Amino acid sequence: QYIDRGLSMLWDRLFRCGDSSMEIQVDEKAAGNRGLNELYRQVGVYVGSLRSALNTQARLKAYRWVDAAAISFSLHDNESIDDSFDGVHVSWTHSVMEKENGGNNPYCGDSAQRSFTLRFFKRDREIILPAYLDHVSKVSADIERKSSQRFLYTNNYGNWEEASFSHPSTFDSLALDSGMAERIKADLDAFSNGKTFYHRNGRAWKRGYLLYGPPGTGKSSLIAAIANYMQFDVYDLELTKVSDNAELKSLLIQTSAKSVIVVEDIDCSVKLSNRDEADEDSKEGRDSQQSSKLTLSGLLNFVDGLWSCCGEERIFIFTTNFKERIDPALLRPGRMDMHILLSYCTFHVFKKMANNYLGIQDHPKFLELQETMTKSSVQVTPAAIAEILIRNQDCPDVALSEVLAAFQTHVDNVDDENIPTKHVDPTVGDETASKVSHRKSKIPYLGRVMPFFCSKGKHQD
Ligand SMILES: Nc1ncnc2c1ncn2[C@@H]1O[C@H](COP(=O)(O)OP(=O)(O)OP(=O)(O)O)[C@@H](O)[C@H]1O
Ligand SMILES: [Mg+2]
Repeated sequence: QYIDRGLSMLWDRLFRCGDSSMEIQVDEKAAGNRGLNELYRQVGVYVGSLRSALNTQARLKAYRWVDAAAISFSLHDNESIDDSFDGVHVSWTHSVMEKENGGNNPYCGDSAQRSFTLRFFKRDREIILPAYLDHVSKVSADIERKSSQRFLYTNNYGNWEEASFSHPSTFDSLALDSGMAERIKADLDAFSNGKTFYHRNGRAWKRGYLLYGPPGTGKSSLIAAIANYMQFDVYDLELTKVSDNAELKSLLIQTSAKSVIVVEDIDCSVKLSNRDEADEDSKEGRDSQQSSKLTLSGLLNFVDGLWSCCGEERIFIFTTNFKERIDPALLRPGRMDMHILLSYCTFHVFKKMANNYLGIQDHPKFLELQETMTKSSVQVTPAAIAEILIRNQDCPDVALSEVLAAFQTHVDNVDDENIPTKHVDPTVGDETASKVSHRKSKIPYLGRVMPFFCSKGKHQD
């Protein structure tokens, strides 16, 4: 204790230049037998994560928890470490003192009294309290979330069933059109840092993405990449298992903050009567029947109603193979803020896949492949390309020949009217631009097995 005080005075002399310092003590155990102090634990995590810890003279302790990818550090007993926040200098000391009589008492349990002491200049107290302490809590919560197990939930009779979520898809493993990954990541970053902005503007802190495009173009993989990027849990909502609007609301209330709520194949999940039909029904006195069903109004409220903001920082993602089949009310900004087209394989996408799967950045066959892909009347999904590349991963020459052959099937039948056009989605400007327009397959639900290759001429909208 005396050493601690002495250090504190020395610290004052060195840095204070006449200004007096303040101390805040964060004890491990809250006063009055209230149990463990959450802030103490958070400070421990925060202090262990400080970059300055690696350059400091202070002694650290190192841990690797079971299944954890990274090593974590903590400050050794009675050591100090400096930090700065918003231009303000602070220091933390971890004090561990043996309790009097505690050490000899076998019934006393833990004999040490632990605390962190925060020191700063009095003149900086407006910045430290509470902004810096809030910052400490937030950073430590983020660190714990990133290092902890994440979950994938699916609904079953009104409850969420959980499984561990460990999908390996990331923005690096995905092959997307030029600039698309950067635009999506920038949007996610802005969302993640936008708490004050959303609240100041009276908006619920949530964001909606519509992913649309043919089967096998990476929609589900992109959902996993988004969840991994944000370190969020995923709630996979199966609408066919939701019996009515009340159940939908109850499921929504059970979801946690910092999560992605997904509805896949929204166009074919259930037949949702639209709002006009619902109004007609209520005029005709069929209210009770209506309230016992899942309706479009129910879904609209789920995404953007009063209850949709009951948990903060949430991302809604809907996917579809047929955007035009979705009610425009569901697609408006505020519900689906960004519409992202995932389409057939372009040369840019192919190059990324060749790099990921075969480890090649260039190859003599690339020029021919680029020309063929541009001129070809055949559209090939990234899933089909992935399958060829995986099958021939040890033999790049064969892989590239097979990819070439896949695009060459109808190359002679190019009809000028069917040359791919640039797709621009008005809701997001150039956001979803793709060199190939999304052409609807006429046999959509054989998608997973069959239309890996489809002729541009044969599958016009
Ligand atoms: N853009 C892509 N980049 C890398 N791999 C991809 C891409 N698109 C598809 N794949 C691969 O193809 C497989 C199928 O992709 P995914 O399930 O994401 O497609 P989808 O668009 O969700 O299809 P569906 O509409 O049938 O659900 C995955 O294993 C994935 O690895
Ligand atoms: Mg999918």
